[in-house]
Amino acid sequence: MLEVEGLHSFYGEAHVLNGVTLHVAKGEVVALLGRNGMGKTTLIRSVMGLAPPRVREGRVRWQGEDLSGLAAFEIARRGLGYVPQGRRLFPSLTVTEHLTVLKPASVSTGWTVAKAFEFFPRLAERRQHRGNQLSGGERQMLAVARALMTDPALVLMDEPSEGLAPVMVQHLEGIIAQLREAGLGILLVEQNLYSALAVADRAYVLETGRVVHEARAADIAEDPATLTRYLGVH
Ligand SMILES: Nc1ncnc2c1ncn2[C@@H]1O[C@H](COP(=O)(O)OP(=O)(O)OP(=O)(O)O)[C@@H](O)[C@H]1O
Repeated sequence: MLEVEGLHSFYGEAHVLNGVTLHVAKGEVVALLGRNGMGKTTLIRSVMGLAPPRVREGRVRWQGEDLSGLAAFEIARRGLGYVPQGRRLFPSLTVTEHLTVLKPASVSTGWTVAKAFEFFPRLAERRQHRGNQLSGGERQMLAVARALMTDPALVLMDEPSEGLAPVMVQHLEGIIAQLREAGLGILLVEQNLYSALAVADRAYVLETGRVVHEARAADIAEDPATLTRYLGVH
């Protein structure tokens, strides 16, 4: 469904992605692992058509179509959702407003506000609260709910568990599992290795802008040598 082929991305002259090739199949949860600064966020932004960085070589194909040169909103319209690192919510908008900005309440197909509230009951309780009145976990749920409002077939999530209490991380894992059951594909960037491996089908390890390892998530979890070598986990 998503195919990234030999992608090279730059910030100015800094060559950050060095020919990344990976794919995500329909309905698959794929984790993108790697230490700080290895290029995970850069890859997600490159796929979503967000600048910076600048893609100078390689291709992103989505459902057979080459996305090169498309603006971010055109890419989003084709069914790619994005949960940015740090949530990026509007402090003064309410929960409901965050959702209706992307899809008017009158639309009754796909992910509606009502369906989002059914899926995230906590957000329903907080519907009139503003972005700056929500807890970290509620903010993350809202960032995920907002990404769903465009009815994506694949959601790219950049470190969704960052800054969350362990109980919220578990809750998030449950949400990802439910989305997968609903048929959504997910490309998940995670610092929280064990959380990523708990929900992913497959994982790639990125090191200095290159994929250096690919495996089924279950195999990586039982492969301490790889964890130590690439991820600095003991
Ligand atoms: N806007 C930018 N301008 C210049 N260099 C950048 C910019 N954003 C990231 N970089 C550099 O690109 C490299 C890859 O960063 P990136 O954020 O993609 O890594 P990451 O694997 O997502 O790490 P992290 O977990 O810290 O976000 C790093 O060396 C970083 O300093």
